[in-house]
Amino acid sequence: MTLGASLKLYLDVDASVEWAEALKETARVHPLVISGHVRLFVLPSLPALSAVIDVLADSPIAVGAQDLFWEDRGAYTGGVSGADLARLGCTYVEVGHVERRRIFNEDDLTIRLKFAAALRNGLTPVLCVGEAEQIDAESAAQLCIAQLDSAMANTTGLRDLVVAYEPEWAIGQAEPAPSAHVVSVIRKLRQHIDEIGLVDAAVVYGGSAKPGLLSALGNRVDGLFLGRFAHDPAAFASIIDEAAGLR
Ligand SMILES: O=C(CO)COP(=O)(O)O
Repeated sequence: MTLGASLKLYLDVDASVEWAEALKETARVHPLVISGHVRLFVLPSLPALSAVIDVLADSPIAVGAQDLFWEDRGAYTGGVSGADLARLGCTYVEVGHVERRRIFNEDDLTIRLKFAAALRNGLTPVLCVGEAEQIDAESAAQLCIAQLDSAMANTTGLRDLVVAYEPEWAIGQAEPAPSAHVVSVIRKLRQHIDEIGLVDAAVVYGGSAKPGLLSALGNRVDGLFLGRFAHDPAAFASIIDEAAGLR
């Protein structure tokens, strides 16, 4: 099982550190985290990265960034180099979140270039895909597959990948997307991912994911990508317990 959380821009640096310390304690005493059966990664905001990496240095919780630039060096004011993220100790990087698409005007080409930059720097991409409007699962899956294929066009050297199915209409809501819809889209995504030979990729669900969801989805997903409902470390801990219960 893979459980990840992005703090987006919700927590400031001090709150991110405090949160990471609480998570570290949860992980320290959880046998399935220690044994590697539940893999955990967290994506703090950029200014909090170094401090969170320090906190989690001797824990099994991996750290990543929420974004990177597609070039590693040069005249790119404000850009964030994947090489520097790796050097800091990041092992994951998120690519293609719908908030990046909508608010920061990222398009399919941007996402493809960033995906390649992640791989070039040995970072595991957390590739977000998902439909904008609530539509049937078959159509949603086709859109997700097209986004995935576009991001991965001409990709070489892929070692590890997390695909986060995040329907836009379910992000920032009180409840996640209906489980039947999630299971159905993820089944089709999984089938495609297997067909293109990425059998080791984890396909997780994100979008108002919270305690109780993983138990409802069962082993039909490879995990969750959490947002707001991970801010409470106790909620995160209870989701780890759910992952353990599914084994
Ligand atoms: O976008 C998400 C994770 O990347 C989900 O965020 P929420 O769980 O806060 O809706």
